[in-house]
Amino acid sequence: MDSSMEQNILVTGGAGFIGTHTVVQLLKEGFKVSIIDNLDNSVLEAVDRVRELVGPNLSKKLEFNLGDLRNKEDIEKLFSKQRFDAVIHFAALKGVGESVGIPRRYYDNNLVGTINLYETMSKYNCKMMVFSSSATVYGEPKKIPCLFLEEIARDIHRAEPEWRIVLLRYFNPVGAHESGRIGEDPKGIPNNLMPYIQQVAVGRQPELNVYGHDYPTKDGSAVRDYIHVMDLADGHIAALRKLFTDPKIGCTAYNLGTGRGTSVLEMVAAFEKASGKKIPMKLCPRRPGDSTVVYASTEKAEKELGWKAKYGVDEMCRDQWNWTNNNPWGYQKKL
Ligand SMILES: NC(=O)c1ccc[n+]([C@@H]2O[C@H](COP(=O)([O-])OP(=O)(O)OC[C@H]3O[C@@H](n4cnc5c(N)ncnc54)[C@H](O)[C@@H]3O)[C@@H](O)[C@H]2O)c1
Ligand SMILES: O=c1ccn([C@@H]2O[C@H](COP(=O)(O)OP(=O)(O)O[C@H]3O[C@H](CO)[C@H](O)[C@H](O)[C@H]3O)[C@@H](O)[C@H]2O)c(=O)[nH]1
Repeated sequence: MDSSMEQNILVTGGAGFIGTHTVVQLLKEGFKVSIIDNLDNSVLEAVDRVRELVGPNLSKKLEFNLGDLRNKEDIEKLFSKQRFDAVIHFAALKGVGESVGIPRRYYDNNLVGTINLYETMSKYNCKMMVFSSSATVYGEPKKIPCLFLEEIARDIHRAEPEWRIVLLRYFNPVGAHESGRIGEDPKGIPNNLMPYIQQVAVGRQPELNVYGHDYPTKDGSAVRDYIHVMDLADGHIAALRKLFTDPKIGCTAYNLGTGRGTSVLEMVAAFEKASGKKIPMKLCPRRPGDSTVVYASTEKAEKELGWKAKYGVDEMCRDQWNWTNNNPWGYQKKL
């Protein structure tokens, strides 16, 4: 397509939910991609489906490496055999609950893994990084770990100003690739709203617990900024292009959201419309630590990355349902 033809991107955590969707878009845009993933929260089948989606030719530009960022040698092995132009770093344990309940495991994985990655990148003079951050940086103090990782990125850039780092603060990623071949497949009982709704829709969970119906919002349920995972994937391409073209980018954060708020009850209604399924609900007390209303200010990403979300809640629910309907058990054949 253009100069991206030559560019080689390392995607950590590329077998995961956001990773697989981003890898599809990267390959379609002409990038070469290497994934490193320890399959802690994903399966190889997801990568096979990425290959199937992009076809045999583009698949030749995709390499999967089983490896763990906690083992520096696993990263070293990759960098010693090829040059990477940039890294997109998704590999992390993402459960907020886990970061509070089992902090040592969470820090070991996310902090040690990230530091190993920076060190190896530095050693091989690859100093461009797109980092997955979260809108939780705007939230509760107990969710601070990802803010900590943002601070590390800033410190690294301060110490070595030649680094170019884009911190992408995701709002609530949902939906799936329009093909219905890849999507979110959490292990165990889902914590997040949409994966939970999808499991209710196919009978894997009996009903949805709606956490909070007395918030000061129009229907009493909490409001979030849901963003289609394909829009999110395209946000990473925009961020990469920014890294490659703007020597003054430094270490900069952008919000990836739509700028629109949707309540839990509105989301359920949109999903019911898209799927034709009734989602039984139970109104429950608020979930500790949840904010009332969270939505993104999107101007900076629009202006500086030239990126704007294309999809609304209807498309998110359509694609979420298409994925679920075709894969009621996710990537598993049966349970
Ligand atoms: N999905 C969300 O709601 C959300 C919101 C904000 C931020 N994020 C961040 O975005 C990133 C990707 O999220 P996701 O939803 O795709 O999660 P995911 O769990 O589906 O993907 C993460 C991938 O990283 C891999 N991984 C974890 N630790 C690893 C390690 N030490 N070495 C190698 N691979 C490892 C997992 O096996 C998995 O495939 C994460 O950093 C997450 O914190 C996600
Ligand atoms: O079974 C459920 C699950 C969720 N909710 C509600 O649905 C809304 C969205 O909840 P999610 O768990 O899907 O998402 P959060 O907004 O809590 O958090 C998510 O988005 C954040 C960014 O805003 C972070 O990225 C975080 O990691 C990610 O889990 C909340 O009001 C929550 O109380 C329910 O009512 N029932």
